[in-house]
This record gives sequence, C-alpha cells and structure tokens, in this order.
Amino acid sequence: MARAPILDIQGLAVKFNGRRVLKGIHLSVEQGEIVSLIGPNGAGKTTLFNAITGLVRPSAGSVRFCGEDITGWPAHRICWAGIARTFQIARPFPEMTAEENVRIGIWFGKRKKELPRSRNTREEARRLLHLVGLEGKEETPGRELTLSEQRRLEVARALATAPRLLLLDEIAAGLSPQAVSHAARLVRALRDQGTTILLIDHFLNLTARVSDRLLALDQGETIAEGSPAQVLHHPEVLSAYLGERHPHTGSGEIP
Ligand SMILES: Nc1ncnc2c1ncn2[C@@H]1O[C@H](COP(=O)(O)OP(=O)(O)OP(=O)(O)O)[C@@H](O)[C@H]1O
Repeated sequence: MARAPILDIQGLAVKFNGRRVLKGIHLSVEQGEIVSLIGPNGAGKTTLFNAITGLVRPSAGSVRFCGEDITGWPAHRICWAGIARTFQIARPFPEMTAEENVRIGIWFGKRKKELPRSRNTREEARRLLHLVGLEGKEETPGRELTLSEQRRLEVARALATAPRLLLLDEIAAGLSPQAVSHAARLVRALRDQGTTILLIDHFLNLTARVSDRLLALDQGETIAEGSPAQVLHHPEVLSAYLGERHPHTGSGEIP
C-alpha cells in the first residue's frame, strides 16, 4: 500500500474580512521532499504557512499531517504533532544567548523527556547551533547576531522541537551570496537527516538550488506546480513576476 503523504492540503481557503486570500489550494508533500512556494508579494505564501501551522483558521478545506486531520488545531498542538516553522522576520529573544534561545525551543517542544540521559538540553542546544553553523556563538546574545545568524538561530530553535516537517519562511532573503550558499547547504543537510521541508522563497534565491518541486501562487491561487525548470519558465509565473516588476532588480526579470 502506498504511504500517505506527510502533508496533504485539500481545497484550502482563507478569508480576511470577507476577502478571499487563499482560494482552494491543493498541495501534497511526500516524506523527504523539499518543496518551495514561490509567487509575488501578496500571493498568499505566508498565509498558507499560517494556515498549516494554526495561526489562521481556514474558511474551507483541510490539512492532513501524517494522515491525521489537523485543520483548525491550535498552533502549539500542531508544533507538538511535529510541524515547526521560522518567520520571515527573525525574532530571537534579544537578551538571551543563542544557546538559551534554542533551549527554550527544546522545552517548548516538550522534548526534554525524550533526550537520551547522556544528552542534556544544553548539549542538545549546542549540537543544533553547530548544525546551523553557529558554533562559537553559543554565548552571544540574540540582539548581537547578524541578520544571517539570527535566521540560522531561528532554524535551530525550530529544529529544537524535533519536527518531521519544517517550514522555512524566506531564510535567504537579503543575504550575501555566501550566506545564501550556506542556507542551501543547510536545507539539503536537514533533508538528508530526514526532515521534510517546505520553503517560501519569494526572491527565488534558493528555489532552483534545493527544491525538488515548486508551487507557484498568485493572488491566492495556484498558477503552476512542477519541477523548478517547468515552473520557473511557466508563462503565468513569468507574467506574475514581471507584473510585479521584481523588487530585486527593478527590471521585472526573474533573477
Ligand atoms: N492578518 C491579515 N489581515 C488581513 N489581510 C491579510 C492578513 N495577512 C495577510 N493579509 C493579506 O493577504 C494577502 C496575502 O498575504 P501573504 O502575506 O500571505 O502574501 P505573501 O505571498 O506571503 O507575500 P510576501 O511575499 O509579500 O510576504 C495580502 O493581500 C495581504 O495583505
């Protein structure tokens, strides 16, 4: 029997004040896949993340995770079920050290009791900081980290809840080419360790490098789905980005 997809979204719709912001999205993600959501400003990418993670309640449709219907569950229960996310604007606790920020995630994710006796929360936090490339920054307060480091800290904090599905919101936006390469390596390494990944990548920095599959949204609807090569050359995707006059280049070109 075929295994159920890890994430199965059917006909998902979200309204804000009567305005339809997501209009019946379908998306199925298999265990171990890296899938990117792309689309111009206001397409509905973050709203889709919010609906999956319980921050907004869908007006129609369903979200199933590992075969279980999690539609409308509160955010903390969805996190405990195994879905973690980062936010577009990283907000580490500014006065806490990087290590303390990650330990909070371990406590929140209720994982302490699952850790092997030999590994306490401090060691686990350090392992995760090392994994995201923040070794040497363990004692640095959140407010003193660079933008790129704060994003990596967000990823470590999300990983601290031991997710099976990780949702990464614009982790490569505004980063240097070197930091984008680091983010790409990190995403692939996380997948290789068994985490399924859904990315939002408005600026298309990571899309072609890491994704198995893309879902392109525009004005709350799916306009294309398929391999990066198929979707990035799809006429509706080109026209959605051109219509926006891409903010990266100002020229309307997809970078
Ligand atoms: N809480 C809210 N209340 C009302 N409208 C909202 C709310 N959140 C999002 N919207 C609207 O929903 C639409 C989709 O927004 P969303 O943030 O999901 O787009 P996006 O694709 O993530 O865009 P961006 O790339 O700019 O982050 C936009 O028109 C936005 O103004």
